[in-house]
Amino acid sequence: MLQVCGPNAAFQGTIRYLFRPCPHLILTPQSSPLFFTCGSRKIGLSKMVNPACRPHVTHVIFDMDGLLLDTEKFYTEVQEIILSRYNKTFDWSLKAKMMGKKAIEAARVFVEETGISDSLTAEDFLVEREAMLQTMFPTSELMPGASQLVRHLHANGIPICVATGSHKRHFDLKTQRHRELFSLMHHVVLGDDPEVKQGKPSPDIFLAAAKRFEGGPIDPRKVLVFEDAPSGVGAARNAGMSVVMVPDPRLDSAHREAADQILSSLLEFNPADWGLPPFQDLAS
Ligand SMILES: O=P(O)(O)OC[C@H](O)CO
Ligand SMILES: [Mg+2]
Repeated sequence: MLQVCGPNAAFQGTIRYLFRPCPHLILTPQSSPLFFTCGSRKIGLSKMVNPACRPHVTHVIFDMDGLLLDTEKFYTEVQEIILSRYNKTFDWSLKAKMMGKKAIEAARVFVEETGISDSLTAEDFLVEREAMLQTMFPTSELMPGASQLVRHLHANGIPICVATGSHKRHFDLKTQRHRELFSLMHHVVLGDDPEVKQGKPSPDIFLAAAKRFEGGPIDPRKVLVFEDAPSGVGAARNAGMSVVMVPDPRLDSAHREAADQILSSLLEFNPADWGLPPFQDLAS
């Protein structure tokens, strides 16, 4: 059923016409005619893309922290501990500016945005948080749906890889309990890779990832990126790729506008929306 409400009948008619192939889309109006909610999510008109009109992708790039692995909570915890020493609190507006970036880039944001750069340099911040992170990373767990999706794409011959702002040493710690799953990736591009001159939102890491597939560089329009961070969504966009965002629910909706599709979990992803092989249970 398509249920559309808007400022006037002509507007409603236009939207009904545009989305007439979407039998299951139910929209309820907000005060602005440019936005609607679908379930609990706020959606801009530009994001109301008929799945039939989405590009059919051939290659998939996964972000790691906060997307495949539940590791963003470790950074949050450590940063809360450090900031409390300065009688300051770590909030999600600052988190949104840091996540997805290379360590030193995120560290500079942290000390500058919190106004503690005179007391703590970005480099010293990294040293201080390292001891805590090293004990946390080996306990990293997979995000819901990550294993199922990675295994499904791999089993169906879709080339997949990881592009993470994490550097090699942290990558090894975070993935030590998940080696078999990560071995399904065609390749992994890390934040300290020489080809990644600038971290997300620069497109460097995704362009390097697209280049390293068999037959690369792959046309960015054929690549689908999965991301959790605003900087990562920006990087995918800057690389000319489509992007599915799986944001933490605490991330402000303003940071979700650039994504092509927003999911509350990888468990919600329907590969067929993007021309990828459907899950068996959905196909039958
Ligand atoms: O989200 P990722 O995988 O690019 O990782 C980035 C940082 O290591 C953590 O925010
Ligand atoms: Mg991430």
